[in-house]
Amino acid sequence: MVRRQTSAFAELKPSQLEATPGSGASVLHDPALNKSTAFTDEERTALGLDGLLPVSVENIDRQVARVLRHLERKATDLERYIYLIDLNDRNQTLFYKVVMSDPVRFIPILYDPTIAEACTKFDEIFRRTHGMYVSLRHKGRIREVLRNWPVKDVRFICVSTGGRILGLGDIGANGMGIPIGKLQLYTACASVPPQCLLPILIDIGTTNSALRADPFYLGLRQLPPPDAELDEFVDEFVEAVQEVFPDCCIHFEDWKGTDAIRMLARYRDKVLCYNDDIQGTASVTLAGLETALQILNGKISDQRILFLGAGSAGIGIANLLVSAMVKEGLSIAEARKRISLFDIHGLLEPGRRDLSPSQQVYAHPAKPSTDLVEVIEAFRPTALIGVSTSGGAFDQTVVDAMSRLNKRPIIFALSNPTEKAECTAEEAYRWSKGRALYAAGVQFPDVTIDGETFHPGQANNFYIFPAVGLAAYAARPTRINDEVFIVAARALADQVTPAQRALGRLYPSQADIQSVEVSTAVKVAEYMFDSGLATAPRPNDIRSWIEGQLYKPHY
Ligand SMILES: NC(=O)C1=CN([C@@H]2O[C@H](COP(=O)(O)OP(=O)(O)OC[C@H]3O[C@@H](n4cnc5c(N)ncnc54)[C@H](O)[C@@H]3O)[C@@H](O)[C@H]2O)C=CC1
Ligand SMILES: CC(=O)C(=O)O
Ligand SMILES: [Mg+2]
Repeated sequence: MVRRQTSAFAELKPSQLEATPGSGASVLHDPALNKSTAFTDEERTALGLDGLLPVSVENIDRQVARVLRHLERKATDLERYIYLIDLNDRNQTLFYKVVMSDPVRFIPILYDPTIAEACTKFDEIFRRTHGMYVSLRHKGRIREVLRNWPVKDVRFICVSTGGRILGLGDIGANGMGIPIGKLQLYTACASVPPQCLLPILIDIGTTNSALRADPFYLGLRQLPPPDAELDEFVDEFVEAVQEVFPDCCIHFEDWKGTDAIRMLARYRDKVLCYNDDIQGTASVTLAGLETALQILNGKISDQRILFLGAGSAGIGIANLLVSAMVKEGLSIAEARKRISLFDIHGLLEPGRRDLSPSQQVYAHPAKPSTDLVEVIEAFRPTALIGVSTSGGAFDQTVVDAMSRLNKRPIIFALSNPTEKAECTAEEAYRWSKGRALYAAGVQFPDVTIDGETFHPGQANNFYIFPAVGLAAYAARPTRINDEVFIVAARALADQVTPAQRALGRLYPSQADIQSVEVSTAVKVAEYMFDSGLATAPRPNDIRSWIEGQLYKPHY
């Protein structure tokens, strides 16, 4: 075996290893160490690799070119996804070099929307295990289980139960694709070092009876436990994380909506954690609204905002918008009156008996209605935000109603993946006669109508969570509060240039995603220092200090 000179194996470079006879193959099979054909002649001799590789010594650019050629020959994005995950298992540096070389091309393959198909077929395309599965069977010994992870300095865990994956509903253990993909974006978009990232699927069973009956399904074949039992289990998980990985931030992702809201309320003041669907989504939505309002010369506190969907994303966005309006001088009560929500059972109003406390505060006196157009006409929203999982719910009557009421209606169709979007970019622009300021959870292509081209935005939390992750990686805050997400939203909106706004673009270019996320992280880290959340010593120059900590995909 190749001798490890330190316990932090994942952080080693090949030059720090000592070879013993016959040991080179283990380096080639370790994705964190493998350089494959890029091992130099000296390294090959030193590591016992002579004869194990073809004679050519290649640089990483030649390796990237070969990967791109392989990818071109794949017929579908799912095949490209499988290939890239496999590449990550062989050579992590090359994987990140490829995906970071062209984020516009690779984000939709590693993440939304391809990841939706990858999750749906997770059990079928399963090859090699990634991250950890903490199941109900581990109750009472979660600490011991977490200690099986080979890296000790874990800084971020992205954890899901699979209870609400994108707009796909409960897909149980198949949801593991999401923690894996989200953490890959920490690195691909914000250069957070990959070795400190740990995806976890908490396997509590699934309500999805088709999956429970599927012979390939890999998770527990049982119904999830009652809330009290789940909470006890998650308490044990969170305590175990504090003990085994004391510097770790827990990123909650894609839990069933009610679980998501309950868990965030339970842990936000006790441990370093955040919920991306609640807080990250709210931040990217606020950023898009702020850009739209710069285009319209408006203020957030003057808007009336209607949501289709009142789950974890809807309530999370509503709450952050209230905070933003309060900053502009409204009282909390005044701000809440500017927001209304409509869910699967219709308008949220005081007569509803099924509302949670977090929904009740938005149940304003109004005529009960299950007709979205009727509610639009009564509430007269300036912005309509879809977080309903209901593809096509913004039909022409809805967009017409918004367009009758507003010179430039703001329409965000945030549900994922593509087929769950409440309306497509093409529909929004065509039905509004090119007047809509539109964004969606996925990136729709530009739309040309009568010779005029429109540029839809992608209001997806990946503009936010990698930046918050990078700021937390560097500044080591004790907590992540809502203000972090307001600061991140403002930093993101500020990076949309006047020229981009003139074209109706609501977000910065994804081609620049790495520098955009670093700039957002700088602002967030500054806030963490200013507010006393940070525990790292404050550097003189926060930007160059953060830039010095970025992961770089080279050998
Ligand atoms: N673009 C982005 O960055 C993000 C998008 N999302 C998307 O938002 C959607 C919702 O996510 P969560 O709020 O976490 O889910 P959730 O399950 O907590 O809430 C869904 C809400 O939609 C409502 N709903 C369902 N069907 C409806 C219908 N036909 N008409 C009206 N309302 C309906 C439900 O009553 C519930 O209030 C998902 O599709 C998810 O992909 C979520 C987070 C981030
Ligand atoms: C983007 C995301 O987090 C979601 O759709 O759940
Ligand atoms: Mg999510």
